Amino acid sequence: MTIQRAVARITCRNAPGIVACVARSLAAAGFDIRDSQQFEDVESDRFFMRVDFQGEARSRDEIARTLAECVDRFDMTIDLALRDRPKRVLLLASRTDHCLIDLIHRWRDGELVMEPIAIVSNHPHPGGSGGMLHGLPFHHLPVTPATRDAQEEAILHIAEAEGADLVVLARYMQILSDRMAAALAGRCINIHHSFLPGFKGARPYHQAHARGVKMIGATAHYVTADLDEGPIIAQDVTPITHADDPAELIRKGRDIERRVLARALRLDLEGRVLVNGSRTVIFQS
Ligand SMILES: Nc1nc2c(c(=O)[nH]1)N[C@@H](CN(C=O)c1ccc(C(=O)N[C@@H](CCC(=O)O)C(=O)O)cc1)CN2
Repeated sequence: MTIQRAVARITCRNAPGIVACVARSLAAAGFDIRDSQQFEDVESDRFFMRVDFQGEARSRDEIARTLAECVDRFDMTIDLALRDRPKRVLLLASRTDHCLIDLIHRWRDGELVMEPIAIVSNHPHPGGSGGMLHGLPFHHLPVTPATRDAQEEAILHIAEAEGADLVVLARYMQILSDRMAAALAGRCINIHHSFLPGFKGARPYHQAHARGVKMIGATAHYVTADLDEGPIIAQDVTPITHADDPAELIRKGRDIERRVLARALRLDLEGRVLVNGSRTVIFQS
């Protein structure tokens, strides 16, 4: 008998009996709940739940039907992810590639369970000849203000053709149009090199240096049309001193960017992030 493992992310209006309904339905279908976490947001009267469960292999639709009664009763929104179907991820980067390379290393090491499908950059990358980079298909798509729409169309075409579940902006330094942000809504993660909401936009380390702050940080968030305003998934900081010039802040910042983006991506890939309006609910491991 083949065991299948799945994760259900559930959101609905808060009401008594939601957890009992889900647990009863899964148990009745012979599923074993490995982990379950839930949160009630009193402010929005919304309920959020992540259930990790396993049982005899069945089709995705069969598993979905198991929870149909709860879906109808509580008007749930459910996202069902099967463990043996990792997310297909499109990686975007610009000139600096420390975050890109870090994600690929963590994937090769098995830390990030995903299926990277291609790398896109608006800059040529050393080693990116012959259409491959780091062993993945590589697309060099330069862009100017005049060619942005066509370039974005090319990126969306790759995403759709390759069946991308997620797009990661691994220091991709182009502002996505409203149309592009809408097309990738809820499935595009960006790493911003500051502790948001401080120092939005370009050159945040220079902004931080000019302000004389004593901590710098990085923020991973889902991308929305509004620059650096999307729901935050992960953040981290590190202390700095008066002696750190912008170049030193850029150097110290790289490590934070790498670990924050990797953490945010792992949380998303494991179905541990639920969007709650302009915020997120994170069910940690
Ligand atoms: N619609 C959005 N697009 C992007 C977001 C976002 O939150 N919403 N995040 C950025 C990444 N980013 C900061 O994290 C960022 C990228 C680019 C710029 C910027 O000013 N770019 C200039 C061009 C710079 C260049 O060519 O090097 C521009 O686009 O005119 C600021 C912040 C990714 N996109």
